Amino acid sequence: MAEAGQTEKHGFQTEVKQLLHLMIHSLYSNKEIFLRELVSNASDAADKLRFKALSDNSLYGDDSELHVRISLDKDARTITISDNGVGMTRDEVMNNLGTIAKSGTAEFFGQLSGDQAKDSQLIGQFGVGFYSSFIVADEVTVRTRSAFEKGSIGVEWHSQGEGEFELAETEKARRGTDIILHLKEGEDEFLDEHRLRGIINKYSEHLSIPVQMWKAPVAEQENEDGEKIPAEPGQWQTVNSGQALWTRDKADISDEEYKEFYKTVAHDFDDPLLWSHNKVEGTTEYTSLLYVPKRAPWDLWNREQQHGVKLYVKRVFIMDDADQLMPTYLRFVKGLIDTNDLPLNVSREILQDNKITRAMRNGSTKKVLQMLKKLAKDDTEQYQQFWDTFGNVLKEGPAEDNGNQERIAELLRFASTHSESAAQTVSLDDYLQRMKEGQDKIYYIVADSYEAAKNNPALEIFRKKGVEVLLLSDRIDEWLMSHLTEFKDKQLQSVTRGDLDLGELDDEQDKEQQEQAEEAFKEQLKRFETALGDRVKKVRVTHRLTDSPACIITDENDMSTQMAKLMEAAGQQVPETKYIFEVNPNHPLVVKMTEKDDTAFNQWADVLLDQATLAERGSLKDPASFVTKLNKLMLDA
Ligand SMILES: Nc1ncnc2c1ncn2[C@@H]1O[C@H](COP(=O)(O)OP(=O)(O)OP(=O)(O)O)[C@@H](O)[C@H]1O
Repeated sequence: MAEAGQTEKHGFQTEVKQLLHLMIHSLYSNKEIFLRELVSNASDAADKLRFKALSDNSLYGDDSELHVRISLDKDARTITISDNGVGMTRDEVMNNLGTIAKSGTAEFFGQLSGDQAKDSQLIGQFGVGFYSSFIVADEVTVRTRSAFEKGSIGVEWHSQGEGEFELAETEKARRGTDIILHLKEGEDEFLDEHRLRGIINKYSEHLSIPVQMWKAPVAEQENEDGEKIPAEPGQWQTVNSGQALWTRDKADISDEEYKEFYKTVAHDFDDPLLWSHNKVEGTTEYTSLLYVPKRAPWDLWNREQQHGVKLYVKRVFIMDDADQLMPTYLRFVKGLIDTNDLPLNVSREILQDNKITRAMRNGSTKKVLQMLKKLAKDDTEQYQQFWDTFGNVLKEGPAEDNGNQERIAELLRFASTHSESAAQTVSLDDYLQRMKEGQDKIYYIVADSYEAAKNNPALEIFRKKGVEVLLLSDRIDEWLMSHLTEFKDKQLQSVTRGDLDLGELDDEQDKEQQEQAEEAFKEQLKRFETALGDRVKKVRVTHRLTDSPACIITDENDMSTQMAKLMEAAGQQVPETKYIFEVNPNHPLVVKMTEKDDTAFNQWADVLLDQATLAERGSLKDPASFVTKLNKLMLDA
């Protein structure tokens, strides 16, 4: 522990060094954002204090007017951003300003390519926060004093952004934080009061806290006519209106204002893709301002990732990351919900299982789904961009949110045999519109890859009859389809599962032919049963194959291949599934093998089963034996 006056040196965590280096180089063209980051940190600190003071008013001391103040010293070339918010203890300074505590940081740095344009995008998604000071400053001093630590006098943190920082105890008269930036050579534009005011106004207009700039005193002057203009004392002038954006009337807010506000709440560099601002009246009254970002945050796949919706009660910030307010499958949504109906001292525990929270969550979820539906209708291209970015998260929806299943399903996009492209552009409504006469099911296949799905032999009959099949190959798809069993009264049916019942797609003649084929092949089926024994659940004549000799199918109630693979990958014990083996009696290979003696027939049957397994599962338990058997057959041929 440092004693007063004593300075300790500490090294930055490696990731901080990397971040600093990258940021300074790749964010330079966007350098004024450091002001947005620091002002929004200061405003957050004030919000946190206001919240804590709800239960302990003494925290304000004699200083209850919360504010952010910015001042300039042209001679010293410094900008100071001060707040009288929560401040930080020594440990908090060590953690917050010396390390990056976000989980998955190492993975994030692993993604960086060294290409500045790409990396600056990624860094934007990561969030640079306080460290962005070093884009314009060659020296940063932070003086802070915690509102909560009795008897503390304050901590001073100082760094030149080059690998280490210094820490010392310091006498700071009041709680809160001062950030003093010493500007680099060439950054004089920020010393221009007028310019600085313009930027700060832009970033703070919609914050509910007053943001003030110091106006230097003006001495008494004389004008040209010899009249005296009285001296003006130095004073703090409020730069923003201090009215929270979301409390204003929708009609009076410009798109620009919505976009700027988004950047501050979401800490994003980019404009949002779309937003929805609603004042809800009725049993539960609240205002929501919800945004869908353009780009995915770097940790989108982490389901524990912080949610982006903040909770306010009576315009007082209560908490970030209020995960009760938005379902997990909409975790990419940013913004806030403000209500008068919850008590100011609401805790996470109270939020859980609370009628008001539930009403706000349901309402906001519907709003988000509605705005996405509208986008899909109005702007296919932008919707596609949304889908390509967040589609896989939305696919978690049908499992998580049964009540909105149909609304979510309308938003899903798939690859399909109709487009013959891996791009996921086909909606279930598109599919319904193209259904053949007599078709009463939506057919799909789930496989490891788009190619494996597209080339699976089980699609042959569908191709022949011109029936569209959705081609699914994302990891989440099996999970999705196990929960999404119906859409607008049409059942969703996997083409590699259960009995193939094409309903009225098969005409009388088809059915008759099938029955005849089955009857004629009865004896041969028995030979297959003997040859394959308990390696298969059942052997039967196929209706789905036209060009392949055989395939394997999962029985209706067994676990599908993809689900079994997912569970295996997650380290779970999966019971071994036996497949139904389907043979195509018309295929030349099958015709030929029926003429063989039992020994040869058995060998052929073995190889056919392995082949079919390979086409469905993508791998074999014992590939070496398969190769041996195949080589033997080739030699015999
Ligand atoms: N003015 C301040 N007063 C009190 N604490 C602060 C202040 N500025 C920063 N902090 C603390 O330091 C932490 C790190 O700040 P930083 O700006 O680097 O990241 P962040 O704001 O948490 O996230 P983001 O990357 O989204 O900006 C904050 O979470 C906060 O706890």
